[in-house]
Amino acid sequence: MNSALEKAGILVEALPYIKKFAGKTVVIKYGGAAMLNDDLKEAVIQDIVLMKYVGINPVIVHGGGPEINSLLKRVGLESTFIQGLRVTDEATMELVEMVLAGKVNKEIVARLQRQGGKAVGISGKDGGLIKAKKRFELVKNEAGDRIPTDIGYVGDVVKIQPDLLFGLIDQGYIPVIAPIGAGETGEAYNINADTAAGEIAQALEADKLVLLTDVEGILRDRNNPDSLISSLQINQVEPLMEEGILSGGMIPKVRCCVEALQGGVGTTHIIDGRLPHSLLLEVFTDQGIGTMVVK
Ligand SMILES: Nc1ncnc2c1ncn2[C@@H]1O[C@H](COP(=O)(O)OP(=O)(O)O)[C@@H](O)[C@H]1O
Ligand SMILES: CC(=O)N[C@@H](CCC(=O)OP(=O)(O)O)C(=O)O
Repeated sequence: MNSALEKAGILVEALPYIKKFAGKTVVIKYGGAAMLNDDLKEAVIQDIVLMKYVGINPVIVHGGGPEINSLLKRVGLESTFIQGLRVTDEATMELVEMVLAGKVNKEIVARLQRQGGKAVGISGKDGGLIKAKKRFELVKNEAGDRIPTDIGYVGDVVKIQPDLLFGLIDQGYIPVIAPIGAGETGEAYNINADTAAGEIAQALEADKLVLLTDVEGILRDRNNPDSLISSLQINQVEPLMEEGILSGGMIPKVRCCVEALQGGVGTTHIIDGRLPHSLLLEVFTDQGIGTMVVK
């Protein structure tokens, strides 16, 4: 086929998806792993701006784990992770907030603006968006019992107050949210960005939640990209966790998809943020990519 026709074919293929999602909300979790280099960052930003221009309402919740790690290293601190969550003492919390609500948030906003999007960067502490409380992670001991374990200033979401987001969306802005929650007395909590994205997707009654990461999707064998599970049902999640197939950072991701689906979000996807324009491929093409977690 001649290449002009091929290009036209690709554009036409997007039409049903543009119609389907016009006016709908898509929450995108943009993680540290998909922020590896400038070209990739620009590709993600272009996809989001394009979505906005065709009438979709993208909402970005971002992570920044690698950036936090590098600042901690520079100041001589190190983190440990329990089930994918950073153990966050007071000094670490201060730096987490600086990196997420400061550097990373403002960089994403600047990139969106540069590509012609209207963006506003906020933290979950702004406008009472994310109310949080201290999380005790359930960790299995040798006897196999799950024991609540103190992991510092890591937060559970108590409530999302989405009014501010609705206001921004109504005014044509793309909200860019750092996953920091505020406790009862205004203290900051570090919330896993996947978890925050899932909760925000529920509060907005989003049609789609897309988690960008640094693998093809959920793999049955982590060393084999061909073992991608392209569709996963909620009831298959626990067995995969028991078998140890899901581990580390993938656990909060999958949990967040399950909760989002149970909370009314239309579809949830874990896709490869290393693949340029993976977001466009997921939203606007017939085949989709990555792993779709469904009810
Ligand atoms: N079954 C699995 N399939 C794919 N990746 C998995 C699986 N289990 C654990 N992982 C790990 O989860 C990681 C993604 O989580 P994380 O590092 O938190 O990503 P991000 O920074 O994008 O949020 C992968 O890089 C991989 O190491
Ligand atoms: C509690 C917890 O682990 N919070 C995360 C928040 C950032 C995040 O989730 O970033 P990625 O999506 O890039 O991994 C952290 O401190 O790394």
